[in-house]
Amino acid sequence: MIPVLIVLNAGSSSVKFQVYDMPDGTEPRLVWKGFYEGLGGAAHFVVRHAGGVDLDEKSWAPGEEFGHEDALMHLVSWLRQHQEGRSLAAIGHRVVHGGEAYSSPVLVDEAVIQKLETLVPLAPLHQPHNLEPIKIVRRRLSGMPQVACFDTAFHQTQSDIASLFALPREMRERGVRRYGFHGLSYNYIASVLRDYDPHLAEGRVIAAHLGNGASLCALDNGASIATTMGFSALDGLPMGTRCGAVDAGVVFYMLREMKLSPEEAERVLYTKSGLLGVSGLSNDMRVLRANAAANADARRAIDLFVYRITREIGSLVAALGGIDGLVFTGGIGENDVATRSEVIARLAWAGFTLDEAANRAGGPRISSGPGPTAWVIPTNEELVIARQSCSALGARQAKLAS
Ligand SMILES: Nc1ncnc2c1ncn2[C@@H]1O[C@H](COP(=O)(O)OP(=O)(O)O)[C@@H](O)[C@H]1O
Ligand SMILES: CC(=O)OP(=O)(O)O
Ligand SMILES: [Mg+2]
Repeated sequence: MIPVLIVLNAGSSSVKFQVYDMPDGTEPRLVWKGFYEGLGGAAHFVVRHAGGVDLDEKSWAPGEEFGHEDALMHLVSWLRQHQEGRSLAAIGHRVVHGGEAYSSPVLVDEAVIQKLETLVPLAPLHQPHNLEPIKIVRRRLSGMPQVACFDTAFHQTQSDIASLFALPREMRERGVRRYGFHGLSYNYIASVLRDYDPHLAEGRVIAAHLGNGASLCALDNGASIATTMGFSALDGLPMGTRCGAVDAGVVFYMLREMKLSPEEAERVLYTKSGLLGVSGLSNDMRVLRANAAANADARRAIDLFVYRITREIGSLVAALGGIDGLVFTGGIGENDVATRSEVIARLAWAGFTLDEAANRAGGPRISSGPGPTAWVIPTNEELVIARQSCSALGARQAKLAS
């Protein structure tokens, strides 16, 4: 029997999953990938072979109760029916916030769950949904090993100064500091830089994870030295529905003068801002691009997004002391030709020259000339979770054997 690992990336109404073979001591091998979407509404399940060919799908009627727990149990029973010669050995999870406590993947037990629950207020859009399947598995598949892999962990290489807010010392001692997110994605990008250009792996690189959430990370010799997200996943760039960095004074004005409750203010900053808030139209870049010519607010939202990205790149170039390469990834970074060309046009000062044909073709290299290089590299957060889970499980195995 080949042991297999399920990798889960759970959101509020969707669960993305991948299934990996875990042959002893080698790289985990992707077998199937898929998702459940519309959980709690009209749920839909799709699973594909590793190569992308559709394998199975199922839809549930809008009235039918089908939530996260139903999805997980459906996946486990789907696996049992299809996993000839394989047996489910463990589940690896994306967990957005690991806080101060976790700087590497961890095997989940009750104490770990309790600790991670305390971080829900720091990532209200993600953490509760990440923890839900972990708790369901403990309840329904008792004894199944689970590994939590954190978005924050990759940024533990940042210096004390890079992670410090200019707040009173006791705040820092209570964990109020910059953590940074999208670390599973940046870990993947750092792990493949050498395949694209050996010079980049050792160089000064800015990776731009531009998806529904968006951030930038400064990589020096493959390690994170600075990033745009901070204490929560609200900081830095404007995102689909999140505001990115705002003057903290705005929050007090909302509470005191505009009489919003803390919950209302939080909802505005997390779910009504960013591309959606500025455009009044959509959080989805595809919709904004389709409407930008006719709709001035859609254009403004895009312009602000690009402007903020290039300003923050300037800040990270300063942190790195120069730049050798820029990598675009995430749903927007991998697919939106225009965002890439608009960003690079604003970076001419840093020596970037766009290769328009390569950009239209999706890269991988989208720059020309002697200056720093620009790239499109599709991310693979799930593979990093699989790798980290295998190594955490291997360490557990070794401990049990000794
Ligand atoms: N073909 C495309 N062109 C432009 N933008 C796209 C395209 N496909 C996806 N996007 C953008 O990517 C976003 C999703 O990014 P993704 O990284 O998949 O998000 P998530 O954070 O949910 O993992 C969408 O909301 C949309 O703005
Ligand atoms: C941390 C974060 O913003 O994640 P996502 O991009 O998946 O929303
Ligand atoms: Mg994402």
